[in-house]
Amino acid sequence: MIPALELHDVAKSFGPVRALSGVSLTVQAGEVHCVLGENGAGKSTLCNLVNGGVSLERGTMTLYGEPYRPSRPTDALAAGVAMVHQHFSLVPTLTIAENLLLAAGARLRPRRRELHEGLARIEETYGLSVPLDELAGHVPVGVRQQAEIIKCLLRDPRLLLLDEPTAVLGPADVDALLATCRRIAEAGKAVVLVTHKLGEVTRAGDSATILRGGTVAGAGPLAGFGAEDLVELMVGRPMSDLDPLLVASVDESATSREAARITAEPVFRAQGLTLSRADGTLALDGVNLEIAPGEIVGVAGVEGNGQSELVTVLSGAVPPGSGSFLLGEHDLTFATPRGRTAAGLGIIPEDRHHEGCVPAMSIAENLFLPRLSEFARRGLLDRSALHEAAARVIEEHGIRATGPSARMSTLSGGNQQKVVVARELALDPLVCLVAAQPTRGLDIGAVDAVLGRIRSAAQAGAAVLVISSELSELLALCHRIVVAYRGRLLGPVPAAAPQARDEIGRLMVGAAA
Ligand SMILES: Nc1ncnc2c1ncn2[C@@H]1O[C@H](COP(=O)(O)OP(=O)(O)OP(=O)(O)O)[C@@H](O)[C@H]1O
Repeated sequence: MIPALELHDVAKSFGPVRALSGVSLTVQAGEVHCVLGENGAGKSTLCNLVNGGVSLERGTMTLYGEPYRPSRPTDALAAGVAMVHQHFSLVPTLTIAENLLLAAGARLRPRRRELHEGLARIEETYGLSVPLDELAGHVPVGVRQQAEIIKCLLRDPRLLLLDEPTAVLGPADVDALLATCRRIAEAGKAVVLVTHKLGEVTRAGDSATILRGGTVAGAGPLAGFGAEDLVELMVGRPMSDLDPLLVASVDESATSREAARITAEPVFRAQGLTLSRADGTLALDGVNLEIAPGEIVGVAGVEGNGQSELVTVLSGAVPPGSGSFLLGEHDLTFATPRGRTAAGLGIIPEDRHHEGCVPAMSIAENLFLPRLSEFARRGLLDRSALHEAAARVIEEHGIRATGPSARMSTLSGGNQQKVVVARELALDPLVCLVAAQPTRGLDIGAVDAVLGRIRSAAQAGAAVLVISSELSELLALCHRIVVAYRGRLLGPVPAAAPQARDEIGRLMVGAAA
């Protein structure tokens, strides 16, 4: 059978960075081919090469047996290749229908009727449908993701590339997405799926290529690999080196551990926080939460139940409608970001691109953003001291970059996340850490390191609040877990309780509300 896609001895560098070198890969029509690898291994670069987003430096590509060398994404589309990017590309102020029409391109300009016909075909074949008249910025993240996929399917591609599509999704949306991938493959198309999550790989994939440091560490049908093999090929060390609780979460089994005794007085106090949405409904409906020094509290819940809004209020991005937020003696309810940092509040925001970093600035500047004044000498920035300090953090956190002066925008997604995590954990004193989706987009080795660092921060006395859609991770990390449901926090459930997973599942659907 002629493969849908073949790469032979492909290489790509960005200046001094060798992103891919000597990479060969084969994807068959009718299969879901997973591309795995640690942060910075070259997965996005590989997708961008196939999609025409970056140009080939060496090697060859063939598409259904024909030589293939797209210079831009429109060439790829014309050849039948479409890509769902790591970051959403829908215009939030347009309706989904308008977004789909816009994406259909000037050449096709389908009228609404044609759009509806295309959508009817997609619904029939793949079971996918979206609310056309809703604004893209107002629909849940899972629906936005579906719209991105539909946008691609409307072009009827032969090969669909999905770059970490599940990173932003909750468990139910992940299941739906994986089922969609399967249906697309069953319809005879080839699917390339980039993901960090081994559970997803084994559930959805037929075959895989594992990249490490820009080269192929392993490839073949997934039936030939166990979870241990994949982890070792990805991170270059045995799975037994990783945190056993994390390993348990890879297997998606329940975890249990000693209940911690936290007896100190709470230092984090959220009292009666409310926040209204634009349509007048309550995103936060009287949130009360206390966290003691050394305690890790998790917030679980189906996305859209107020978790994101809670972080925006705690970070000071939006003031609450009522209620208060205290950190020790400091009333931070209306404090400035600088005031929050000075009080010892570290925030890892959910959206690292818009809130977590400044892409046009260097890694060094991003790492020390809240503390750049510490590097001022006679009114000027002492760059060599800044870069020396940054080089130490880069080394310690395993950030893959050419050096402290590299721009944030040139880092892979996972390495950008590592910079944000490193910066917030380095606050001194760190009285409280609020971490929203702290491991999103990280490879399993980096997840292991971040969970370890959050635990150490708590052991050193920080109160920690972790908001995550990864329940296994919360169970592995937290002492108590509360569940966000319609703007309130239900529970708490002790993470070490034998039935914790079931109890949290019940609260997620509002069973005890
Ligand atoms: N435009 C660019 N300029 C400079 N370096 C780049 C650019 N794009 C990617 N790189 C570098 O190429 C390497 C591979 O990056 P890539 O984004 O392909 O990794 P990845 O496997 O997708 O990582 P992640 O899992 O973190 O998303 C990284 O070292 C990255 O810093």
